[in-house]
Amino acid sequence: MEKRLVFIVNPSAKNGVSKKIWNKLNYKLDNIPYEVFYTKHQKHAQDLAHSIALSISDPILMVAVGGDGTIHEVINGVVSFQHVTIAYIPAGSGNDFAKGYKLPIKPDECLAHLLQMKENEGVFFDTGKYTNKTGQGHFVNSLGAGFDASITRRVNSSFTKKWLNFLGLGKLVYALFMLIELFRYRPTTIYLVINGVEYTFERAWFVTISNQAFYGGGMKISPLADPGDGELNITVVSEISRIMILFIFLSVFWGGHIKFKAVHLLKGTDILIHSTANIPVHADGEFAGETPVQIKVCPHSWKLIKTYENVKQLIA
Ligand SMILES: Nc1ncnc2c1ncn2[C@@H]1O[C@H](COP(=O)(O)OP(=O)(O)OP(=O)(O)O)[C@@H](O)[C@H]1O
Repeated sequence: MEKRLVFIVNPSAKNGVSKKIWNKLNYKLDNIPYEVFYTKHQKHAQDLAHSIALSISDPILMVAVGGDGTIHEVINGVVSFQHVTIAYIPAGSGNDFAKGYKLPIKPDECLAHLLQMKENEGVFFDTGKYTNKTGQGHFVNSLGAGFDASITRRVNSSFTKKWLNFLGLGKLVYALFMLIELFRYRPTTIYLVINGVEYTFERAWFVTISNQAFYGGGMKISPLADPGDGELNITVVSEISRIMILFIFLSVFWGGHIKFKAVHLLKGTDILIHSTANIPVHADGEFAGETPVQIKVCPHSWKLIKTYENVKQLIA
């Protein structure tokens, strides 16, 4: 049976650029049957995705159009629905999901790719499931606690992101807020319990739990993370001066930070993060409350459209 083609469009992503991208693309769907839903507020993409998955029992290709927040919400809505395959048209300021899952970035190429691969069987990937006082949810890119979540909280609640997006400089927003937070943030002791073993990190800046390599608009925080390996990759940065944090963040763009002594790399499937003072948490760049937070991997819990890379691997 042919898959139903459903688009979930966040018209507000990247200050409305997403809507413009969608308006250009839908002309190219002239003779192709599809349905489209527009998000109206936060978490709407998740509710829409969930109710579509419940109401349509035929196989669905569900395409998120927006930024990392939009794809995060859509996947949260359909985790464990075996008849839904996800595709994505990146139209946000960061687009870490597209990079991490090796999807095309340009809207025209994305559309051509998803139409070409529509009827192929998708590929299963993991999520990380987090639970804290605020609630629970899944992340597909990464979850962070501490300095990076503090940056995320400021970025998402500020008008600067809107202005920089307006000027076409949206990618700079994290760098700018990182500089501001660098002088404000106070490192804490972070405790991690990974698969039952406790680790203590004094004067820790942040811990990131990665499902795939990229975060924060193209930073390769966890170069070895593989979203289909059934494990989560952990990066902790501790006992380092404010100036050295800057060098670490510069080197994150090519993954060079892993050579620093202050950067600790671990792996696990079941992780508890707690700290002396409660610190902010983000999930895929969306604010997600504070520590303590429990994280468990959900292996192969959602399906992504086959990429050209998968096809190359099959041929090789
Ligand atoms: N109609 C809407 N109006 C305002 N906000 C919305 C609307 N629909 C969805 N949202 C919210 O917009 C937020 C930002 O979306 P998204 O992350 O996709 O775009 P972005 O911030 O431009 O991109 P990126 O995360 O890649 O930087 C999400 O938290 C989402 O819940």
